[in-house]
Amino acid sequence: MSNGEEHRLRRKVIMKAFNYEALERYVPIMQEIMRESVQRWCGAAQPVMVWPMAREMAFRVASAVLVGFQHSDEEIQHLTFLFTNMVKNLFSLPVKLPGSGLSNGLFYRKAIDEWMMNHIQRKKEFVLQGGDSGDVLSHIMNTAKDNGEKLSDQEIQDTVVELLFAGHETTSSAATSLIMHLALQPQVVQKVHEDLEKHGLLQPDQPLSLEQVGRLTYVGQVVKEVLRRRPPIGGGYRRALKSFEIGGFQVPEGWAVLYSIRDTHEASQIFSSPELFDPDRWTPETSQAPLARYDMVTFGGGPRACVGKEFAKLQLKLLCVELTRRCRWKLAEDKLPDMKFLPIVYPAGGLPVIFTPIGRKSQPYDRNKNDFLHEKERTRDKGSPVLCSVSFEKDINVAM
Ligand code: HEM
Repeated sequence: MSNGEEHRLRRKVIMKAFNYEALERYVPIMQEIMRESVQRWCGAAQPVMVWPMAREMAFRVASAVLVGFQHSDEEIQHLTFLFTNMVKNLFSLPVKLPGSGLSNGLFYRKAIDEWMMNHIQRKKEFVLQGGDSGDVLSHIMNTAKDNGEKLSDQEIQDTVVELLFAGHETTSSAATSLIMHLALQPQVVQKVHEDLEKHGLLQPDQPLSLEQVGRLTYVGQVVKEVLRRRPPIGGGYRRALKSFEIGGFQVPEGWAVLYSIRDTHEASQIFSSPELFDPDRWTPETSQAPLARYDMVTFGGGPRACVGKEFAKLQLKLLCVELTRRCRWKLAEDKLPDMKFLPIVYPAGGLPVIFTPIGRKSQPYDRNKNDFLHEKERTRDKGSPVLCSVSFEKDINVAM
């Protein structure tokens, strides 16, 4: 992780790659990937395991927009697999023994690095010849070139892996939560439908622009509520630069402090009945007291706040539109999913969901068959270590 001036400069370059004009360019790429995914889910004869499928979709979006990858299904699945296993081993005891969580995590990180270095070399040649493929990586390389900066291959690689990592797991967690909450509340889907109808955007293959997406007020409220109710990341660390008092407790200078995003939202006086999923709490008319700077901290805050938040919100809005105008969906199981919270929020059972294209009747489904459409693990390397990470996860059943 970079610090000080280096961090500030790197952040400035990355943020430019997510400004309005850049996002506008990314919309058709994102829309196309989502359209393909949603069509696949709708066409499936069996329930779809949403969590792994959303992860694969978010990885496709992230890799296309961030690094300009256009790869085969197999390659994307393989990379998703490497990232998933690196993340799985993130919270491991610091014991570097064969088969330990740390060793597994490092194994997958090394595989990602090797793969990425290869891609960066090819991209570098392209950029040196004046090429610009419009993705975030070529933006970073071109900015460095124009400013006469020498970003080492290692720095570029670290930035790209950080973006891919920070960008796709978080967004797929929120995408899964969006699908889950909307499955549980068809009246919300109905209102999304009305929002699309009002703006003439109900046709499934109609291309969208950033401006049109921005006008979808209710869709915006739904996404905001998903991010409030199910913040993908639980919290973050800070170091106290000087002593301070909070809630009657003294925190001495130099202490590491963990701020909790979920608790901030749940304990906030601002949100009435915070446990309820209610997009109407965000209408301009009914909005509760205006938010203070740190009432909603899904994307953190301060100089290390998320740089990809507009990109993430745009993805979630596009997904909400693509889903609503193509299909209806319901949970395949009767019970509410158990949620896990580490290293990120996700449904323990993967969230099997039955998708049905609009206009077609939902197929009967045998719950005992256990036959789901999900990300195949067939790309796993023969040489991969056995997974036996230590995890601090706890099954918690939550109120929807
Ligand atoms: C729903 C999706 C997302 C959520 C909930 C989320 C949340 C967060 C949070 C909580 C932080 C830490 C902020 C802090 O320490 O105060 C963060 C940092 C970061 N996020 Fe995101 N993020 C999301 C999507 C993305 C995307 C799509 C990208 C990039 C493509 C991204 C890139 C980053 C980076 C690079 C940082 C580190 C920023 C820094 O240290 O300056 N995130 N994010």
